[in-house]
Amino acid sequence: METIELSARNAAITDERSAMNVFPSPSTEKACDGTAGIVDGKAANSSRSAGTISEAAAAWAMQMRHIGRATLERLGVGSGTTFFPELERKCEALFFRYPGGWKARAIPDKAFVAGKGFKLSFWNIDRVLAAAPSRIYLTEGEFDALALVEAGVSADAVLSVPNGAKERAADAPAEQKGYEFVDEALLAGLSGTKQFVWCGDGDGPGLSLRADMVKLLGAARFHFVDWPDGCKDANDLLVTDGPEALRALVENGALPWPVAGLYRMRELPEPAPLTLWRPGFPEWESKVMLAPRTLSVVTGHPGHGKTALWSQLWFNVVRAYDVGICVASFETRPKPHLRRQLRTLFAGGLEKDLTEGEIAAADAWIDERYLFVVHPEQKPTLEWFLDMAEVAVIRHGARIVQVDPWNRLEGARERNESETDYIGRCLRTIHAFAHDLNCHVQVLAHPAKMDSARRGSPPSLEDISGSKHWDNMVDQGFVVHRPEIFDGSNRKTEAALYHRKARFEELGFPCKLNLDYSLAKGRYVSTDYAT
Ligand SMILES: Nc1ncnc2c1ncn2[C@@H]1O[C@H](COP(=O)(O)OP(=O)(O)OP(=O)(O)O)[C@@H](O)[C@H]1O
Repeated sequence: METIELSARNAAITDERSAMNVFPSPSTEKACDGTAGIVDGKAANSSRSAGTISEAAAAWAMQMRHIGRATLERLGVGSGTTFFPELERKCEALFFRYPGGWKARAIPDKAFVAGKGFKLSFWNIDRVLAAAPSRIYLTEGEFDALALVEAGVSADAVLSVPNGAKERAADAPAEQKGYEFVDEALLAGLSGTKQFVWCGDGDGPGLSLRADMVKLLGAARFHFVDWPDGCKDANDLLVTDGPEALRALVENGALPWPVAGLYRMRELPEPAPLTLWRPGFPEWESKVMLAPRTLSVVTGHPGHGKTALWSQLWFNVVRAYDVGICVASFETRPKPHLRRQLRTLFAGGLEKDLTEGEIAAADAWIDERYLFVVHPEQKPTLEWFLDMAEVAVIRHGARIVQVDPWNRLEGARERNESETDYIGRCLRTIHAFAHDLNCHVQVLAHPAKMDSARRGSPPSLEDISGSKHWDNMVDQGFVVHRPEIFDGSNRKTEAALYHRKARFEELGFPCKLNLDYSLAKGRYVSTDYAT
């Protein structure tokens, strides 16, 4: 493909007097099919009648490009002589009409020059805009557009960019790339086109130009042609394989521009099956399952056992599946409280009743599997916490990450960001973290203050302080609730785990699971089934 410099600044511009015979003027538009005309209406010193393509020029086009006189005339191509600065002489040329001017290609030597008034625009744009076809074929040069017409594509449906493909900085803005002509054409009516078929070259500059055109014309309507091996462009295919092959390829073989992010079912990669963890209560069957790559939230009134119950459930998972866990427990201290609970769970007896050996074995087991996140100044931010969690996951293989409670993370709202939006943004980040790092992230969050009528009732996920996103952006939602905390001077130990939301059926389904906290055993037991 010819690559030339023809921007307004650096074009080799020649005065119209040097053109010998050229195109129809706008007033002779009807004669466009075959009648050469005059640049800027001034008489050129050659014939203005049909057939002003010289025998030599027509012979060259046929022999070298397999493009016949009729096609040249159909597209208003003329011939004549003009001065080519690049060749330092006047020579025979084919002239392509552009709005406001012309561009000439020397023959047989290759050189280009543009006439005074030449303005970058698609070649053949006036005809295409007038016809407004639903499908337009775009090429990198006039000869490729001519090749398409020679192959049988409508002359009303071909456009060529004016100056070929050249290396352009990929990140340069459109105005520096000289693409204003594309915007102008879109505004003038090209934007109504249903489909663009890009028939440019497969070389580096051609592919860059194609990528730019995708952006300018829109991926949704963009199709492209992949040339067969050994063939570089439309004119080349016309010469090597003939008009039928060229027409068949561009009309039936154009491929839709691939759009990252939109797929057919069969194109989607098969995901790895969800790893599922049972939380350690066989009587729950599959009502509650936990999984890496998911985000859960737990809420409940203060003191109702969120931390205590979930420490036990995660302990069960850690022990059964031998996975690591990273716990950011900002209110229940790792030492002595969580350690007491974990020692009790591991050894199967209250901490106070354990032997030194049992305690040592429990501590060794805990050390192997648990990591605790403690901020040196008690001012953890989400970003900092996720940094710690990432190390826990990547370096130490943790598969579970727990934040307890959410409101102890320092807020980092942006200016004008509402709390709802902020929490939504945080949850998106956390969800991506869980997904990308193949771990389960769980957030324990307090409910907002509830009105007196509902105060004794279990909260819903929507009651969680700050944002409706606690309900809609998590994969699983739980509530831990105790119907009564005490009865007179007696401590009440009944509790319930509400599985409020499970995004995937593999994770179980919404249900209520009844429990009792055994003070004698230091653990929750299920009360749903008589044992
Ligand atoms: N069902 C229960 N029966 C008796 N005591 C319980 C029960 N559940 C939790 N507790 C005890 O209540 C105290 C508070 O429990 P925990 O810290 O787990 O509650 P929480 O919901 O996480 O509270 P907060 O929202 O204040 O963090 C702990 O001492 C715990 O052992």
